[in-house]
Amino acid sequence: MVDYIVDGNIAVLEINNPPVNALSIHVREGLLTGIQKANQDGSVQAIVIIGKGSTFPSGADIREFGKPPKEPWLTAVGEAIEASEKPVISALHGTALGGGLEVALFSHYRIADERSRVGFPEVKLGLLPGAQGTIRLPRLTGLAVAMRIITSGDHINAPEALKYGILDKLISGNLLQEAKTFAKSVIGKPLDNRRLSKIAVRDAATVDKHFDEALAEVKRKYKGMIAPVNCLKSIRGSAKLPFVEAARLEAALFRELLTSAQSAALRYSFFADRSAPRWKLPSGASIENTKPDIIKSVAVIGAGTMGSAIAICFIRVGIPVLLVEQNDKLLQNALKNIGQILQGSVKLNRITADQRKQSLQILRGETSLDIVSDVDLVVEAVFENLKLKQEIFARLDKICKPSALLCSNTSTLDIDKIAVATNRPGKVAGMHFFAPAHIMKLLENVYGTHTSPSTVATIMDIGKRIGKVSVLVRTCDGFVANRMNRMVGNEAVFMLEEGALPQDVDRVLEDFGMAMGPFRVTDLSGSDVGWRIRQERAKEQGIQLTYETRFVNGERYSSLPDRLYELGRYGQKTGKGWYRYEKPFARTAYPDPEITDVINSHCRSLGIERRVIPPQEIIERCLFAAINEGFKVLEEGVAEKPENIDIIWQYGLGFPRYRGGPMFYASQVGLKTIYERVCYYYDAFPHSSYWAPSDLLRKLASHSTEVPIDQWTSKERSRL
Ligand SMILES: CC/C=C\C=C\CC(=O)SCCNC(=O)CCNC(=O)[C@H](O)C(C)(C)COP(=O)(O)OP(=O)(O)OC[C@H]1O[C@@H](n2cnc3c(N)ncnc32)[C@H](O)[C@@H]1OP(=O)(O)O
Repeated sequence: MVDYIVDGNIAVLEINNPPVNALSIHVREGLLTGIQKANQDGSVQAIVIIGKGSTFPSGADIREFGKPPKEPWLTAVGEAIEASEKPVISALHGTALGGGLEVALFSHYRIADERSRVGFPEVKLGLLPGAQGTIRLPRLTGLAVAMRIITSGDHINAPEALKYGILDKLISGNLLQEAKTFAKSVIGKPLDNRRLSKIAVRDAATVDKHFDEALAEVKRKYKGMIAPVNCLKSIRGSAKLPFVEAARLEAALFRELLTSAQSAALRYSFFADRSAPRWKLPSGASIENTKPDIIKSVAVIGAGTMGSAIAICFIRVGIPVLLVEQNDKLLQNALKNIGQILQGSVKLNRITADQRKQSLQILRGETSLDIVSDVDLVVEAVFENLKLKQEIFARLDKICKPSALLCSNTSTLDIDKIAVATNRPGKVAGMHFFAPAHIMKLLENVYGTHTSPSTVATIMDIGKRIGKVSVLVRTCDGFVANRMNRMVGNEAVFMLEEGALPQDVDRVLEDFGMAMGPFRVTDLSGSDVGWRIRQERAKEQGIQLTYETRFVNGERYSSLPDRLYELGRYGQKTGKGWYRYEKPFARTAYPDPEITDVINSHCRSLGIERRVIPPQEIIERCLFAAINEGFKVLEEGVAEKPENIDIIWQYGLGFPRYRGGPMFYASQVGLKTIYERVCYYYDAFPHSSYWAPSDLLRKLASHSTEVPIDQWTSKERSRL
């Protein structure tokens, strides 16, 4: 894994561990023996460390964390590099990250390809750079820059790294040749002033000020996360303590993080990010064996907030869009809004003025559906009504060329019921964007019974092209996101009837780490949408909903949200919802005594006795209900694997990444506990049938030892 090549008086240690040259055990062994051999070899006068293939090591091997550690540790390898009697030059290309950058910081010199990037992304894995990165980097860059680089985890490009003193020289030609030439030029020069352990942190006297400022910043930016705080404590140690003691402190802070639940969740999330977009259908078709169609043009039907934002997703990556809205006034408004949103992106330096102009040049607004006859892909984004969507799909089927894909941005409706309106069910699928669609990263792609593998391949591919995290799910009511999230909403409202207030529920879930509690989310999106859907469903079933309605088809129902609607409290847009706002569209939510009165009078009129609801019950009722549904989603094959569910929650529903997602969180709580509590609540609330425990959950919980999350589906689903 590390090739030892001698060229004249230079020994080259070439790391060969594709794809990213991670510093796995055999790489560490190879580096250590390579350094020892070169120091013993009388003909060698300098040593070059370089990566084979696309990159210098991009870090420790993340898969080794959580397993029993194997010697030599990276720190021991690094100390041997620094102690080398012969100069060691690290020659960087690609992405020299984490442990890779630490290897470079143990070396006496660092040169780099001018296109390379360096960084310490450990914080994103809930860790800190534990091979002396936190105490070596400040010696080169000063404290403020080191704190920023280490707590953000951001990659730094080579010219910037040169400016900060991390690199000694940039190379534009052949890296290996240049490294050898550089190595020859430093033979015989003193090494002690190149050993970072011998150099002081130059602005050590200002450490407390930097620490306080950076701590306030990370507490605000990374609320609830422990890794950025430990990073800062360790950097502070680098300035306050002798080198050896600072290294000891760093090791202790690293160990604390390595064994933390947060790091386990973040490491799981790293691999879940990469596994979730890899799709596979029950038929065996998969990303490996199915080619996507090339999409060159798109039509978006419906120029409301959602349709406009979806159009932006395509035009900003250069895919022309026809935006169709039957009402010209609405269409002109939408085009104006899109221009303004893109202008906002220019102001935020996300795109250039030129890119805005180019995007708008490939957007065309139209009021007639007939115009879409030649596009490759249609995304329908009209009101969530099955009949309306069926009508539009029937028309599209007649208008569009036979090869065109017809997709719906439905958030809940069964794709099969939409596909039957066409003569091309194989080319019909769901593309569920999350609001605001031009910002939210998630795309929940939905396949129906007849959706063809190439349609799936195409929507997954186009999702990637427009920069979304695409996850494939099978059609069902609500798919994964809304199906599971419905339980959170239901339980949250039921708890209001039983004794909680909106701010109590939101605070507990936000302290847990959710981006927003369910009532703040409803206020943001508008409660009128939910009201209309409830009314329509009731009408379809011939049911009359009143304030007294407590059960619908034997299921518990709360009319509290309907009361809010009748009061005109639609949320932020009316300046009043579950909270009050200073004015319509204001963002800051204030608890509202009027809401407390509404809830109390609702309970009195229905004879419901209120009680104190403890925080743990709020967590369990909202999250365990969703988790139980998640297991049903898995056992039905709606989601292929738990990672898909967790990625949907992280990118679409604001679940804290440092808790992994609801399914990973369940694995940390323990499936026996989850199962027992689900049974308890099913007993307590028999009229909320979603509490009926999932078979998959029951079977997994019955094992004498916890079944690891990566075996949940393989081990049990086939036996159900
Ligand atoms: C005492 C303690 C001492 C030292 C402690 C050190 C701490 C660390 O070093 S922690 C690791 C820090 N490094 C990282 O976090 C980098 C993680 N990787 C990335 O950010 C990216 O992979 C990338 C290097 C920027 C490359 O991106 P890209 O080209 O888009 O490829 P990917 O699809 O992301 O990755 C390809 C393939 O490699 C796997 N992989 C990447 N990095 C690692 C790693 N560090 N360890 C193990 N595996 C890694 C990744 O999962 C992909 O594998 P697949 O099987 O294809 O999914």
